[in-house]
Amino acid sequence: MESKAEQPILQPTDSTPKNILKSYSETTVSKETNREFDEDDILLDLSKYDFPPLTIVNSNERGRCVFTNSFIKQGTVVNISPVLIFNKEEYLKYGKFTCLDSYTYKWQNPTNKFEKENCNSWMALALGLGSLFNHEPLEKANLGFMRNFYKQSIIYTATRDIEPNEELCICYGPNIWFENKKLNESKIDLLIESTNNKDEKSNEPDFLAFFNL
Ligand SMILES: C[S@@+](CC[C@H](N)C(=O)[O-])C[C@H]1O[C@@H](n2cnc3c(N)ncnc32)[C@H](O)[C@@H]1O
Repeated sequence: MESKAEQPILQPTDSTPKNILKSYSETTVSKETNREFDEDDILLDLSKYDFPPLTIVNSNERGRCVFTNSFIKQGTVVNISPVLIFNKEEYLKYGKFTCLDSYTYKWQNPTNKFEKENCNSWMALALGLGSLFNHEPLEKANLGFMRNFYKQSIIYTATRDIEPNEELCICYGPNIWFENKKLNESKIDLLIESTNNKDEKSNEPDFLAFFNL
């Protein structure tokens, strides 16, 4: 049994700089609300972040896209999305056959006190902008992301300096391409790494997101 697991699980394919991750895990009590919380119960204190202004644009080719209005320096935390977690049964029986399949991230149980509450965590939907970042291959994507299984959220950071009016994109994984929007409505599971779960999930390819035409 681990003692107090404050550090998120690092995944090799998540590309958020470690210094950002450190501050992410050091969630503190909000001074403004002046309420006392058990440190473990605080999932996310958004008042600690000064997110850059972003715009959502609709495009024919990619659907909604997220653009930055301003210059973003490498390493900046661009967004943090809390997630909605699906257990294995509800995802494989229901979620997988809905539009959620184009949006969900692989998820896993943390090994702290939340484990019981989120027993059988399987996939997660990023709430907010996290679900709207489009895909670019790793060398072109300008955002990295890091899942925090303890804090039930995903942090997105700039992996390079980003100019005003650039689209913000993450890499869903290798071997992904989009030929036209119609095809994209078919099954894609966002992301990425194989998890530590040793069951049929680990028999799937590491990168679920691909078009099986
Ligand atoms: C997580 S959503 C991203 C937000 C999406 N554009 C929307 O409007 O909901 C993933 C979907 O966005 C579209 N998409 C993402 N990256 C794309 C790309 N590089 N080219 C074309 N479509 C893309 C595909 O339809 C994909 O199924």
